Amino acid sequence: MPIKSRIRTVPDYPKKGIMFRDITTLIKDPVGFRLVIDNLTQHYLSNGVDFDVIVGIEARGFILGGALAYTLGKGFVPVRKPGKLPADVVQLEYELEYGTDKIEMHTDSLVEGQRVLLVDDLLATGGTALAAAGLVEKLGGVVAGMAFIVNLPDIGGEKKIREKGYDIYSLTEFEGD
Ligand SMILES: O=P(O)(O)OC[C@H]1O[C@H](OP(=O)(O)OP(=O)(O)O)[C@H](O)[C@@H]1O
Ligand SMILES: Nc1ncnc2[nH]cnc12
Repeated sequence: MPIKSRIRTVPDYPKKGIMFRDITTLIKDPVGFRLVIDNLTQHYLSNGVDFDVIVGIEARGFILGGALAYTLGKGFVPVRKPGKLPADVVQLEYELEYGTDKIEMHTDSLVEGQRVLLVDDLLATGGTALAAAGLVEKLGGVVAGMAFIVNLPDIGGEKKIREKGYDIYSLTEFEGD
């Protein structure tokens, strides 16, 4: 498990009862970071999911999304926390595993019909990914797929996202541990 074994678990962060899956220990290791980007690159070169642009979710989705956009020869569009993007934005509020949050995209960041691969480090409730998909669709984009390093299936995000018909790919799971 060269990817999973490099991910650190921090109990009770940011709140009591949360087992925080910390990918910083994976990506600080050059072998780990390369494994992640090579695996995602190979998957999207060969799986038939066709897309034009990568949309990465702040903050850890930027690290993966940026590298993957480079290896796949795509552009990169950020989804950011409120107040960070300088031009006109669209915003959505959503529920997290441990609270609520808001995200924004520039209104001119996509063109009508553009196909998007959403990228983030981790899928828990699916609230963030579904909010990002909502923003992409508000802007006329089409969500072709969603990519994560970590899936936490016990929390239910994967099921919710699959029920809505989106394609998901993740590199590892933490289940009942
Ligand atoms: O599936 P969900 O329940 O929505 O949870 C997943 C989100 O939670 C984490 O981000 P966090 O809110 O910790 O923000 P950060 O990346 O800016 O640290 C993670 O990076 C995802 O974006
Ligand atoms: N358990 C968890 N670990 C890391 N990031 C998260 N985002 C939501 N839940 C998380």
